[in-house]
Amino acid sequence: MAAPPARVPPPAAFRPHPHPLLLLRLRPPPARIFPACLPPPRCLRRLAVAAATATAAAASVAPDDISQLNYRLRAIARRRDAASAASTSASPVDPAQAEAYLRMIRDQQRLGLSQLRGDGGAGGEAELDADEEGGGERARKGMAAGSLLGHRVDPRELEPGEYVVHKKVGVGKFACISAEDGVDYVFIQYADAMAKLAVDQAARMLYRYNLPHEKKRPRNLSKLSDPSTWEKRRLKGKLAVQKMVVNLMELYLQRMRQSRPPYTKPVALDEFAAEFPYEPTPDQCQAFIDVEKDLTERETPMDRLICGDVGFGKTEVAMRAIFIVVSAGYQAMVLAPTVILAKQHYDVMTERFANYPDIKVAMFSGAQSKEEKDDLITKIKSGDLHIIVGTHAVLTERMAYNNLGLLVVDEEQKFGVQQKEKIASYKASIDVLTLSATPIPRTLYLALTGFRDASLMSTPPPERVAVKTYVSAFSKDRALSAIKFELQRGGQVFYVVPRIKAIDDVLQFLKDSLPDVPIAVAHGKKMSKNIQFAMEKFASGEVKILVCTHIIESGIDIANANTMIVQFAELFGLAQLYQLRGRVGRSEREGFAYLFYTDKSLLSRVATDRLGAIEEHSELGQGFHVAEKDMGIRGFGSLFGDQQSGDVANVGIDLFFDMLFDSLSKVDQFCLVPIPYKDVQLDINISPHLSSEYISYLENPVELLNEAAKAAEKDLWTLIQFTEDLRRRYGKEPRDMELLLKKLYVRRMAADLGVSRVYPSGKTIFMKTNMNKKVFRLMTEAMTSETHRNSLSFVGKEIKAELLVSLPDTLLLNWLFHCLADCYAVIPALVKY
Ligand SMILES: Nc1ncnc2c1ncn2[C@@H]1O[C@H](COP(=O)(O)OP(=O)(O)OP(=O)(O)O)[C@@H](O)[C@H]1O
Repeated sequence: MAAPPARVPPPAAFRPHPHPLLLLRLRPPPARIFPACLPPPRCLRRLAVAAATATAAAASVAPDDISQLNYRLRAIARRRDAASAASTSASPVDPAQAEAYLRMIRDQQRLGLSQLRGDGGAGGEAELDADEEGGGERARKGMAAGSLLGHRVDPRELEPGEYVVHKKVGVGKFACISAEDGVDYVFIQYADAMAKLAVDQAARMLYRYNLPHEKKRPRNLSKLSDPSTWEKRRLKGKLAVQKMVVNLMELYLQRMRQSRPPYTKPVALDEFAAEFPYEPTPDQCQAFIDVEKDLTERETPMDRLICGDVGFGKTEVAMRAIFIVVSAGYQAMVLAPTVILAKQHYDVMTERFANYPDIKVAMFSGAQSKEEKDDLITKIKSGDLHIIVGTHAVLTERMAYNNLGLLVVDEEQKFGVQQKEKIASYKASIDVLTLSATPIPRTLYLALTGFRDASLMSTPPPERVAVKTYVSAFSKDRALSAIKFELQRGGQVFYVVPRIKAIDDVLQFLKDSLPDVPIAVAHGKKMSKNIQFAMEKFASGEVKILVCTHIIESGIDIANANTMIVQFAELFGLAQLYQLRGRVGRSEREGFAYLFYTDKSLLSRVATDRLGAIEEHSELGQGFHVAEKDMGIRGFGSLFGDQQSGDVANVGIDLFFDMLFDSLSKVDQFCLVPIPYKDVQLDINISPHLSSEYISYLENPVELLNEAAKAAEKDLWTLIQFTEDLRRRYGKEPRDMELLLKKLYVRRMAADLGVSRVYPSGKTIFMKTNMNKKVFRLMTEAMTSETHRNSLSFVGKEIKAELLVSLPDTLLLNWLFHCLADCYAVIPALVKY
């Protein structure tokens, strides 16, 4: 907008008032045309009076709708940018960028899928289709239920009493399979009747009804006579999945918009690599390549997940990344969830970088004194320290880096919400490498390859021997003989219990039985200094038995400790047991894990299954199968951020995963193709006439109106900018001008929502659109105004809005403005591109 030339100051009434956003932030928008700080000009006061005396419906419409919408959209853009750690840009996704991104996703997915099928071919989308149609397709192609790509269950594997989900009917209990006239039928008990299904049909429709976290919840059986209740539940689950996929893509895309110059490959990298004392595993090699490419070839900051089974050597991958970044003169921060782990990383890194005296490693944790910390902060700030290893204490506001380039996060899921937010905020500007020992199910990983940069490490180092796992009822004799065996071969023992209060008894029992053996204790309630002290003594070999809680679950790497006793093993989760067991057998020496439960007769079915699973999966690299078994819910959480247990519980994990794969394969259906602004036909008869007073007050009214039209034609952000500038210069516009602006907004939003024609007919407003039903459902589900949501339906190629009464044109325009604003605001940027 052209700046008005210098002239006599306008009458006070027209003087620009503070920025509308500022006003909104200070208090809720006033239900009047003018902000309280300014009296309306006399000429406009009449309009205000007219507005105030308008119909009740009109009065209920806040006059400053436009600022509210502008504010809402800007806030959404800011939140999105913060979440995706993007810059301050509020601009929507660029269509060309989005298209390129979608193409990339499709290609990567196709690759992942063909890998999954092991056929090396392309075109896997039909197989991914887990919806009704896709299910039939897959069955025809002979893919077994419960095969790699699906989570359906073969009814013959079910046991009587098991909860199952039938896609169309809901939750029931499997009763039996019985033959009638030579045909096998599956019988499922529902709340009101017994259902009978041919086995083949059941194989296409049935899932186990597993819940996240193995939590016990009342499982209400569905009613055969009332399919609508289940349908609603299923739809809710499906929408949750779709929202998740869209949000995930959007985050990814936003991140791809960041850029930084690629790092130069350090000349000494090969030398550094050659100093690694082992032969890297094939997966390690691939991860090195992935990370090196991210850093030295890409222009977007790295955000890679290194997902590896316990003890498979993720740390070395991180150290190579650190080497590249630090060699370029940047600093690296390594974040570990516990002091013990931070200390271990510190020791490993100090040793690994020992040949490079210019690279200085430091440890920073809450256990240090204030003086120590202050001193470290000064050195970090001045750039004297290069690798800073620490716990969440490193995230303190006081921390200031000289030139931070890389963040390595170990076990991100173990950090709290606020810390995770802080970590996310780093992603704006620096490269991030996340290490996770929680394996995600392979299927999920591959299906997600297009969405998240991840390197999977599923090959064990060559000398590794599987940990021998024994599950039995607790016996002091068995525990003692296992401990003695380990001590006799010069090794050390972890003795793990689930609760701190059990530690004293164990300690007493061990001291009584092995009076000369040095024992230490580590648990989360101990001061971190004491834990560190105990761990150091254990790591150095001075202490032979460490009695502890699951605090040692992640990352601890003590080559000489190769026997683990877990008492009250029934109280640990499957993934937790897997992680714990991973603490032993981490060198070439054989490891032993004794999982003792208290009393078999008291074991729940779930606990029995869990212990059975851990015993069964004791081969090396079984983490991925365990994760499948555990439904990888924790790994799933680490991929998607906060867990959606509620949504998952609606339909059970297995069906949720199938819906997820389905959604992933159809990402490009979540797009809304905007139509050209000029093609939007708005059949509402409003042509506001601006008052001569307002026109004469405006500097160059014709040009201004043209600018308004052009801004609307360009995009919504330009229109927002235009209105804000207008108000900044001339104050809040009178009602007629507001109507004119609203008309522009309505047309602009309609164009963005793919609406080509808006026409009222009696109490109904029809909006002809190219939007598909999926996007419509996603949108209406997210709408904040229940009134608008309930009035909308999708019929054929039209969105229909049913009003209670037929409205005059001005009110109709207001209604449309509000409704489209709500629609527009809730649709994620990627869908809108
Ligand atoms: N290729 C290899 N061959 C032999 N040993 C290796 C190899 N790579 C790493 N190691 C050793 O294996 C042990 C475990 O490695 P590391 O601590 O990196 O595992 P991790 O993947 O981080 O495990 P966790 O998830 O349990 O923390 C270390 O002692 C490491 O030196």
